Amino acid sequence: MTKKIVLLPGDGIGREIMGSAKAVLETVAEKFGHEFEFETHAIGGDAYDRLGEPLPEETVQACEGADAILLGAVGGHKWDSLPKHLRPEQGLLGIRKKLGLFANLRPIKGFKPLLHASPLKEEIVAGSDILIIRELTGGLYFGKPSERRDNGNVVVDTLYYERHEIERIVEQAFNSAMLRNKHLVSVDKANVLESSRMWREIVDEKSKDYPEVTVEHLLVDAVAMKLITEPKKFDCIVTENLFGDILSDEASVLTGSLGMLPSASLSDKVGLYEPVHGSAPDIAGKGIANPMGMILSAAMMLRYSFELKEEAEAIEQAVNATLEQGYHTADLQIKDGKKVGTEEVTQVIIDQLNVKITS
Ligand SMILES: NC(=O)C1=CN([C@@H]2O[C@H](COP(=O)(O)OP(=O)(O)OC[C@H]3O[C@@H](n4cnc5c(N)ncnc54)[C@H](O)[C@@H]3O)[C@@H](O)[C@H]2O)C=CC1
Ligand SMILES: CC(C)CC(=O)C(=O)O
Ligand SMILES: [Mg+2]
Repeated sequence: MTKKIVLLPGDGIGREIMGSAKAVLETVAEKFGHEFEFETHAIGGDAYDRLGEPLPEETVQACEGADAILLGAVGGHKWDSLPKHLRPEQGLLGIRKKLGLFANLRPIKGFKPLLHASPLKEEIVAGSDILIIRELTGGLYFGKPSERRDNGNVVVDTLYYERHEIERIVEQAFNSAMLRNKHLVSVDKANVLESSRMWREIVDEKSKDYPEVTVEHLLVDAVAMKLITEPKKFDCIVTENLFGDILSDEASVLTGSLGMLPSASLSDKVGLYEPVHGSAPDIAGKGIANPMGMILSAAMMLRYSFELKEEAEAIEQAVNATLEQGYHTADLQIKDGKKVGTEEVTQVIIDQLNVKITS
């Protein structure tokens, strides 16, 4: 059956790397005999420029009718002084909320050829394999009020969670832990925040339903340190929206580049897949963005939304083989590597995919 995939390239390098993911998926479709129908829609600054708002209704409707969604990235200096509701980032937050994408899964697993590409010592990085389960539709990014008062001299942002929102993400995290090494670290700031104390309570309650999973509560500041000093101690990490956002960018250092990390944002009905990084205005338009996080997000889409495990693995192996041959973009520091641009590295991945499938 034809799968309808909505593409939301967005801004900056999002537009450059979306073409890579689409080309890889077209290769998979051809080689494995699937039918993917692609439909491109506007989001972020691009949508504001063309349609006057960062999340047009037609984009929401297309996403609601999709089997899965791929998103590049949003944002850029051009739109930084717009009023809050028109900023590109509101398009992304808006689609997450509208589709109920509460569970953001961010796997951080280094590819072997990149062990020495991390600024961390190889013996620290080797063997690390972490899944961050980030709450995505609540917390500080959505709480109201969020505004300036008293002529701009007072400001408030609100960290708001309802019990059911924490329960469902914690449950998702325990289920993920059951499929992995059954160790769950819940990250909070319970020494200061009331929301974190409720979060801990809920984790402890839920843990009774998962006796095989060992649970540890750690404070976010300590986790920021341990992630890069003892990454192998982590299996699954569950945390609220803001902490998960920050910790996952930090953890990307283990893999050699932020450009390597994929993610899946899931609701009960649909999945949106996007790299962890943003629109990278500093390199946008230069043709040097790393497309691997985007391509690996497409692999996550095949695995989670379409249950195409073999196809997802074929993409992951093609990325690994590309790196093994030394091909990489400028963000990765590979000894004696072959530094190429976005299009060239995408072509090598496609070539590897063809070799893998026909051999
Ligand atoms: N999911 C999304 O759409 C996100 C959007 N943003 C937005 O992106 C814009 C830029 O934010 P930044 O703080 O600069 O974060 P960023 O993630 O765009 O970039 C951080 C650094 O990593 C590099 N980088 C990121 N992805 C890369 C890739 N695929 N290949 C090579 N290098 C890569 C960039 O060149 C930059 O030096 C802002 O407007 C921000 O709001 C930020 C994070 C997530
Ligand atoms: C751009 C923000 C809305 C979010 C972000 O940085 C992220 O989801 O990683
Ligand atoms: Mg982020």
